[in-house]
Amino acid sequence: MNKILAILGAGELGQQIANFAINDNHYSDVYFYDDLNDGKQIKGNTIQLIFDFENNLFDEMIIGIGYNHLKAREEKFNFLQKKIKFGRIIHSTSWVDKSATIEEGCIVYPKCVIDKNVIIKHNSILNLNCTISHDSTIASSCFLAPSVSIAGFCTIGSECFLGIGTTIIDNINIVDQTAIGAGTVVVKNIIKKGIYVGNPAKLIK
Ligand SMILES: CC(=O)SCCNC(=O)CCNC(=O)[C@H](O)C(C)(C)COP(=O)(O)OP(=O)(O)OC[C@H]1O[C@@H](n2cnc3c(N)ncnc32)[C@H](O)[C@@H]1OP(=O)(O)O
Repeated sequence: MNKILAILGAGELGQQIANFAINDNHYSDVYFYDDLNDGKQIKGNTIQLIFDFENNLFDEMIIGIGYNHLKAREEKFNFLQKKIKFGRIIHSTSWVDKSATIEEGCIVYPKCVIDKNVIIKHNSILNLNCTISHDSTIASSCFLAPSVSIAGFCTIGSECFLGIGTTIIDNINIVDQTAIGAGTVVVKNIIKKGIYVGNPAKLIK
């Protein structure tokens, strides 16, 4: 694979994405860009990123902004999507049904299972070992921590964070910009955005 990936965000998440990009053979090289840091390995900020793409220095980009800043993750995507080609990394150990759709800018970590008719909208991240069952949709710029399990016919709104081990039963809808704590079990629709924890899930903030 002779393609170069640019990652916007050189922090821990960006480093993880770079690791999969290279070691799972999706790209031959990675360049980092960051608006907040200017360390040695960083080529520049968002303006430089656009300039370098226009000058063919790299092929595709992915955003390395993590779960504490999902709104910023979505805003950056919307700003850049018409200017730069976005890539997509699905780790080779994950299984994706042929009928599933995974849009641009998404990262699917190792050992995920994505079943029939699932839609993962742009710019979302599925960490290790997530299971998304048939006919469920994850909207844009979501972050699923390791081992999230979502049953069939669920819809997760945009910019949601689902903590490690979240379990969501079938036919559940979750409103945009909701955070779900580690180990939470969601058994009813969530219609008010906020932070939910426990079994069954309850609003805490
Ligand atoms: C690869 C990776 O590492 S990806 C990242 C993986 N990390 C995670 O999944 C972490 C998910 N985060 C959490 O679960 C956090 O506790 C959050 C986001 C739900 C809440 O964090 P905060 O807003 O800081 O809440 P805070 O710690 O003040 O807790 C508030 C109350 O909720 C309780 N609480 C917090 N999280 C949980 C939880 N997951 N389950 C049950 N109760 C919880 C606390 O005990 C506390 O209760 P109290 O008021 O009776 O003392």
